[in-house]
Amino acid sequence: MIWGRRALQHVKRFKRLPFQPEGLHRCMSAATQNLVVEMDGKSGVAVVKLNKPPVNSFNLEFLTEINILMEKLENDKSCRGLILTSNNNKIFSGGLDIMEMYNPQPDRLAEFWRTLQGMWLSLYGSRLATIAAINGHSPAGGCLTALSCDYRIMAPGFTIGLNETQLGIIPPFWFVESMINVTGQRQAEVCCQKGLMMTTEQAHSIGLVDDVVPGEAILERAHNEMKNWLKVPDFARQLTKRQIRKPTMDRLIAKRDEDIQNFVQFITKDSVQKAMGVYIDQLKNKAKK
Ligand SMILES: CCCCC/C=C/CCCC/C=C/C(=O)SCCNC(=O)CCNC(=O)[C@H](O)C(C)(C)COP(=O)(O)OP(=O)(O)OC[C@H]1O[C@@H](n2cnc3c(N)ncnc32)[C@H](O)[C@@H]1OP(=O)(O)O
Repeated sequence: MIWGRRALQHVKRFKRLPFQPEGLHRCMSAATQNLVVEMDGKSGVAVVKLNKPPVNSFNLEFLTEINILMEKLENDKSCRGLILTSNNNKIFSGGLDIMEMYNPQPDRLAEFWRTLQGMWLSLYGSRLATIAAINGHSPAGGCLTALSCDYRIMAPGFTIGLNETQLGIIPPFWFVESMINVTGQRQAEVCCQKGLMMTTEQAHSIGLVDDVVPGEAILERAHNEMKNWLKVPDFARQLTKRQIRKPTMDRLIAKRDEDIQNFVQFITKDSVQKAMGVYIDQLKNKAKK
């Protein structure tokens, strides 16, 4: 993983925090600044709850925190599975922090995007069995995070989708490929071009979500499903996953710098900044009502 200077500063700070999953046994919980982690040493399953109010939006620091945790879990031989959910029972994740993209400093903007790429690469390519327990709304970057897992369970009454085009932005190719790989080409064409935010039931009907379970039962269902995934020998499951996901990951690895340049160039355009300003005003005004 390639880290920027600012992210490395954050890593040093984070390393002093108490969470150390290696060698943990039985149930242990730990919290970093924006993540609640419950590690069951017996089953080897870590439950990670996104816990960054108000909407679990991903800024540079939060993404860095997630990347560090992923690295720790990957290196912890006792950990076999990861259930990703939210500590907020209404919002899984509001996606990327829009404030990172408004009036940005180009260096930080580039670092932000590289760190997001890093998060996607580590979650999409994780050796762990990964289940998203989507217990709230999940637009854009929230949807990408869920798409990066092996299995998705969603509570009814919420919405999910790659809605970038609705905001006048273009979902990068690795967002779109993540959707294609889950729903198939035709469904991905429709929902990515139209920027559809789908209800839980609509997402289930196109295969974006594998299972629909009431919010209060979602974690229990995720643990039961995890047992099925962990019945398969890890090595066989991991290599099969790698075989299937490697071409998509390799495309981003080969174009990582180009993808960052495209992103920075696009976001810093006057027209995009203007549209972003209008969108932020709408969000803030809606929140005030
Ligand atoms: C070929 C060239 C390619 C170039 C590449 C270019 C590409 C760019 C790609 C970029 C990809 C972008 C991905 C993204 O993820 S963009 C973010 C998209 N997310 C959204 O649009 C979500 C917006 N938020 C909502 O829809 C709702 O807030 C909600 C998440 C459904 C929650 O609703 P509710 O519970 O009613 O809460 P509020 O709306 O009242 O919001 C509470 C406060 O949170 C702030 N907020 C909400 N979302 C975000 C966000 N994403 N980032 C930062 N802040 C957010 C909101 O403003 C409220 O703040 P306030 O209390 O201070 O007013």
